[in-house]
Amino acid sequence: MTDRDTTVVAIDGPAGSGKSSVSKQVARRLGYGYLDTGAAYRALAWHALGHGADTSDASSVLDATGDFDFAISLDPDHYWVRVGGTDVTDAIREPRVTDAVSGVARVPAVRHTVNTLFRALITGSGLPGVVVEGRDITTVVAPDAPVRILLTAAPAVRAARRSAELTGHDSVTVAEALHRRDASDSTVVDFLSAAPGVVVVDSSDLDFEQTVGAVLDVIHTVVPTQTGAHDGR
Ligand SMILES: Nc1ncnc2c1ncn2[C@@H]1O[C@H](COP(=O)(O)OP(=O)(O)OP(=O)(O)O)[C@@H](O)[C@H]1O
Ligand SMILES: Nc1ccn([C@@H]2O[C@H](COP(=O)(O)O)[C@@H](O)[C@H]2O)c(=O)n1
Repeated sequence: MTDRDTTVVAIDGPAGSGKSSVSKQVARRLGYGYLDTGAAYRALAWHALGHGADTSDASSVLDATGDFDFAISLDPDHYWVRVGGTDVTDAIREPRVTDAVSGVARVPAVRHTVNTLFRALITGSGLPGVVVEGRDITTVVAPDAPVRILLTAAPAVRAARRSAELTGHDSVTVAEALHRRDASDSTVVDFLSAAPGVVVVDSSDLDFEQTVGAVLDVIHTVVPTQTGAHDGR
């Protein structure tokens, strides 16, 4: 499923667990690429909303996938997401997209299409490794990855982190939206418990740098120091 020459570090976890920020930093330290799979679902939600689709309706979502032209950077220092040439890097983080994304992600044909795309991006990357983060990377996208991690944090900790990011938004509303999205997403894929062989990293009591270090420690138990790596520790 994945390229023999590209080491895949698979990281799953719930919203606000630190997947994106930690994975990006780990990728930098290792000289690896970084693949944000949630961005593909978000970009499709953005695209579907732009087409006036009802994102709670599978056939409406599927109608909007026809001309979905998605591109993403794997460079952790130069991250961007594009749809049909339009830069949507910031737009896909808007609350209206976040609220719609679970509806898009629950459509099996959508998941099949984006998973095929993710594997092609990894295989074609030409990179020594790619840190791939999402909800079903350890179980569906790259179940054969040499490093598979479930990054967790207590619900209240995740809500507080997300709330700190979204200044100007009511913290109770932010927490409710985060937990609602997890509840919806977890009916489609299980990212709340670790599949066999998946290592749990609980960041509840760790700061950002400690979490990056904990993930790198897991990677180093499996993948010896890579040529060209610069993990800076
Ligand atoms: N261990 C940590 N300690 C403190 N803050 C952290 C830690 N890990 C991540 N953060 C911060 O928490 C916030 C949420 O992290 P991030 O966006 O990476 O989570 P995520 O799991 O990718 O969320 P989502 O799935 O919703 O995109 C960010 O502001 C990030 O800097
Ligand atoms: N492997 C994945 C990744 C993401 N999703 C869906 O996309 C949404 C956005 O993901 P973020 O990581 O950017 O928060 C997420 O809520 C899921 O609906 C997915 O299904 N599988």
